[in-house]
Amino acid sequence: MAPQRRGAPKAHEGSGAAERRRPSSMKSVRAPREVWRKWPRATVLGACATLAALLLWGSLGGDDGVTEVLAHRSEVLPGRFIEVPCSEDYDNHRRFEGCSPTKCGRGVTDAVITRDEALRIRSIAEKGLSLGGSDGGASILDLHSGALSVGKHFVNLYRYFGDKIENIFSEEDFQLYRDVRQKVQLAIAQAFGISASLLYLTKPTFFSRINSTEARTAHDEYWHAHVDKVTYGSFDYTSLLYLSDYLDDFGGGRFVFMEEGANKTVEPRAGRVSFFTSGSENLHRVEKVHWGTRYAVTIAFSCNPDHGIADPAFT
Ligand SMILES: O=C(O)CCC(=O)C(=O)O
Ligand SMILES: [Fe+2]
Repeated sequence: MAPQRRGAPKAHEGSGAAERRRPSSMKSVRAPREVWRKWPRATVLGACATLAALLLWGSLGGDDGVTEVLAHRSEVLPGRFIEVPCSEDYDNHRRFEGCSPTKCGRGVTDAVITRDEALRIRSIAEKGLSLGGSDGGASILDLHSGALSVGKHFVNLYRYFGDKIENIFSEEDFQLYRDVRQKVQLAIAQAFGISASLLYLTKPTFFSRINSTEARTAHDEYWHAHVDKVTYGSFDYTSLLYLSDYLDDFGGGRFVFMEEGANKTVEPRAGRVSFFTSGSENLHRVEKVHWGTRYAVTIAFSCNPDHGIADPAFT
């Protein structure tokens, strides 16, 4: 299901992280009727009905009709991969032999990045984001371009701090970031049967910090369904490294692959890597965060070397 787009938020300087576009008609996904039939009529009355509604609300996340969990927060997944037919999105772009998706799908693994690495990466995000932050619920930090949410806008950290940036981030921070990127790249290449050397890190690759503060600008509206290849153009393979734990650190905020009949959710946990081909076979959204703070990194890869970006480094 391809999203229809309208009123794209303006991209912020130096990064397309806020280039998500809003679908004009998002199909509302409801709980299957069978769920309702299971409840005897009597329970629809009085206190039992209230309890049933609360239970249903809780099990569905209270947001939409999610029906299946692809990766539960409490399981430690060595790796789970689901193949799905590729959409035609890739046909509208130049193809790169041995890299452009011919096998499409989505995978989740808790075995590529350790919890400790995730928490150390998160402290880099916390450090950077503490220098700014959106007035609304969604802030980004892009260590490649330097883009950082501040108020209703973005600043370029590197321009703003100049050489003093070395007092904020260390060489170890950047080294860890590079190592993590490399491991994720290898995991993607392996899952899709391609050579990691044909994958190029692309923009926007960025940290996100989401809380329940009301959105102030379109940049804060992270919850709309979208297709990364449509939204970001250069993406062929998207990955997300989660840096905090669903239901321990925040509520809501699950990742949802949107499908006819049965959406599939990924419940974030620190160190969990979710990756997928970026075309409309993987239409997705993030549920609104209801409480707490959710940290993640979106790490994107392109098959087109012209769209490649360098790792962050002190110049
Ligand atoms: O943070 C997430 O789980 C998903 C973010 C996303 O969809 C994106 O950056 O395009
Ligand atoms: Fe996305």
